[in-house]
This record gives sequence, C-alpha cells and structure tokens, in this order.
Amino acid sequence: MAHHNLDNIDTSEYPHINRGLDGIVAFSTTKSSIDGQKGELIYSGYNIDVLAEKATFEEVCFLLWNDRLPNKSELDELKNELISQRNLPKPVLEYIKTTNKNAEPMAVLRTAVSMLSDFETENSGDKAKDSRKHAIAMTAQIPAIIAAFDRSRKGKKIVSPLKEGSTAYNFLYMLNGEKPGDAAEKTMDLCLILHAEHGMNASTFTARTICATESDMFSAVTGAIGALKGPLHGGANTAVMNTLLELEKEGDSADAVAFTKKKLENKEKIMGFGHRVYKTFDPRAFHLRKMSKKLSEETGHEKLYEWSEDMMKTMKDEKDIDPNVDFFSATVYYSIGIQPDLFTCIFTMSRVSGWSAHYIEQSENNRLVRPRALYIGEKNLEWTPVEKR
Ligand SMILES: CC(=O)SCCNC(=O)CCNC(=O)[C@H](O)C(C)(C)COP(=O)(O)OP(=O)(O)OC[C@H]1O[C@@H](n2cnc3c(N)ncnc32)[C@H](O)[C@@H]1OP(=O)(O)O
Ligand SMILES: O=C([O-])CC(=O)C(=O)O
Repeated sequence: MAHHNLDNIDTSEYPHINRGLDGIVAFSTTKSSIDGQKGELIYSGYNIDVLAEKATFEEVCFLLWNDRLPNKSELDELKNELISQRNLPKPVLEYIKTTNKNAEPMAVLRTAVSMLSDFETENSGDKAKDSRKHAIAMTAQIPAIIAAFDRSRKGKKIVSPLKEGSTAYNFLYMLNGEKPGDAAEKTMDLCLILHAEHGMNASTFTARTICATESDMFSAVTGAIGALKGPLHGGANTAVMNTLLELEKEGDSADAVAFTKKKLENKEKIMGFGHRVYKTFDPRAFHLRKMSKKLSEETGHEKLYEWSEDMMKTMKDEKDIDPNVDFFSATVYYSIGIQPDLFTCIFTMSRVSGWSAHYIEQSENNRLVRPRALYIGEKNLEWTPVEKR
C-alpha cells in the first residue's frame, strides 16, 4: 500500500490495516525463532551461535528439513544425495553459456532455477517425498549454476562438479577451478550456515505464498529468488560492497564517518543497516564481523574493514541503527575473492534450505494466503466513449 492519506476513506470494512504487514503473524513454524529485542536467532531449537561453532551446512539442511539433527548415517546419506545431484541438465548449461554475459547473476540464477523444474517430471505422487527430492536437487544445483555462469561470462571453461566434498568446498572448486584450502572452505560453510533461515522475511513469505496456492517447489524458490534479489533484502550485500568501493575511490582522503553522515543528510539509506525485526545487533553480524576483521587483515583489505567499523559507529551515534547480516558478509565475500555481483547468489545458495523447509511445512498444513488491499480509487465513474476522452 502506498503512503496515502486515509482521512476521507471509509476503512470500516478493513479492521487490520498494516503497512508492510509489520508484526503480523500469518503462519506458525518450527524452522526458526527470532527475538528482535535480545538479538537471538534459533534454527529448529538450536541457537545460531552453537550452529556456527559446531554444525556444517549439510547438518543445518537436515535440521531445517526434519526439525532434528541427523545421525551419522543420515548425514552421510544426505551428503551423498547432494553430491549425486550436482550435475546440471544440458539445456540449463546451454542457457547459462549462451545468455547475455552482462546479465545480472541473480536474474540468470532465477531463470535457471525455474528451468530445473522441466527436468524433475518423475514425481512419485507422495508430496513429502517429492518435496525432499526437489529440495535436495535445488540445494545441489544452485551452486553449480552460479559457478558456471561466472566462469562462462569470463570466457573460462565451466568446471564439472566434484563427486566428493561439502557444498562449500565444491562451490569454491567450481568457481575458481582449483580446490580450496581448509580455511576458505570453513569460511564459506559458516556463511552458508548463517544465511540458511530467517523466519518470515520477504523471500520466505513469497515462497510460502506460492506454496499455499498448491504450486510446486521450483515455482516457490523461483519467486523467492526474485524477492531476495532486491536491495532492501538480500541484494543489500552487493550494495554494501558498492558503497565501500565508492569510498575507496576517494583514495587517501576517504573518510567513512563524513561519507556516512553526508548520505544520511541527503536522506539516503545506508545499505546493510536496519532490520524490520532486530532492534539490536543482528546475531549473525557478530560472526561475520569477526570473520571480516580476520580475512581483511589476511588479504590486505584492512581499510575496507576499518571503514566498515567507522560506518557502524556513525550509524549507531547518528541513528541508533545496527548492522544486519548483509553488512559484514560483503567484506567477507570480497576478501575470499568473490565478485560483488555474486554476493546475493551466495545468499541464495544457502537460503534455498530455509525456503524449501518452509515449503514442506506449509504443504503439511496449508491455507491459501490472501490478504486485502484498501481500495483508495474512485468508484462507479461514468463511461466516456474513446473519441470523447
Ligand atoms: C537479509 C536482509 O534482508 S537484511 C536487510 C537488508 N536491507 C538493507 O540493508 C537495506 C537498508 N535497510 C533498510 O532499508 C531498512 O532498514 C529495512 C528495509 C531493512 C527495514 O525496513 P523497515 O522495517 O520498513 O524500517 P523503516 O524503513 O520503517 O525504518 C525505520 C526508520 O529507520 C530509518 N532507517 C532504517 N534503515 C536505515 C538505513 N539503512 N539507513 C538509514 N536510515 C534507515 C528509516 O529511514 C526510518 O526513519 P524515519 O522513521 O525517520 O522515517
Ligand atoms: O528477516 C528479514 O526480514 C531479513 C533477513 O534478515 C533475512 O532474511 O535473513
């Protein structure tokens, strides 16, 4: 709903007008809990700090899809299934190779994920079983799409997926054409864990809304990718990096405090700050900040980290607004050599686990999602023939 003056409009028919559905509960879930005052995030019972320290991304996928941790043989089975699903169908690879090299990676990812459904036609008829199969297929193939497009647009040979290794390890291998070290794999894996699930954010809401029409999981994930792409949501990580690179262009005279204040004076939003639910530090940003500091020092990007800290302090002093997950993830990805326009794709690689978990949950207890819009236009106008308008 646009910001209209409602003084002369009869709203009696609409008892629950709420711009942006702020605070509205539309679903129940066992997937995650967010305490926006405390800055607490829990995935299916486990605090994000515990998962960040102890889990792997594959364990988090199992947790979100089953509401419990896997035992050793269940985890091995899931890892093997993910490995077996990594190869892309030929027409999807052909599309990636032949599409416009200047296309936005998120747009290519959205189209390619949509195409994947054409090759998943052998359904068992058992919705739960098929949903699990589709969740695994997308989680395995999204990294392959991202890596293939990035290499193809740079004129490099597309690298076939490995028949071993974690999602994080295989993605870095397919992207860079060489096997990553332990530290790089761990960094990527931790990023995947931290981005996997986050309640009724805009993209997950989109996925559940699509699911609620009894449409398929590929449609739900395709729609969710479209929602995540926007700069007010997942697209903010790319926007954060562009802001830092804008600052870098100022050379030795760069002053992140003055830069931030000027943007605020001009009523510009500072990307990577603010959140609908968190009114304190995003718990995921604690981990990403630590990683950003370490990696920036190791890779000679100290200045980017220092500027990030300056921006953070300025936002706190001027607006009392804290960073969200997208702020420090930008410098983490940049420091491990990932190009800024791929950042939101990396987010997608992880969040597909949460979207598919919510799809499964919604299909188990479904009701169509259908809110109302307040009509603020005119009614019963006289019809004027076209030649008289
Ligand atoms: C993975 C994720 O999706 S995390 C979010 C990623 N998005 C971003 O980082 C983009 C920047 N942030 C924002 O645009 C917002 O904070 C959002 C979209 C995340 C949340 O939006 P809302 O819940 O609607 O908050 P809203 O826009 O009402 O903000 C409240 C106030 O804080 C201000 N504010 C919020 N975020 C920012 C920001 N990043 N920079 C400057 N001011 C901000 C708003 O201007 C508003 O001020 P006002 O009351 O004086 O008008
Ligand atoms: O919860 C939100 O609105 C946005 C967010 O942080 C996420 O999706 O991870």
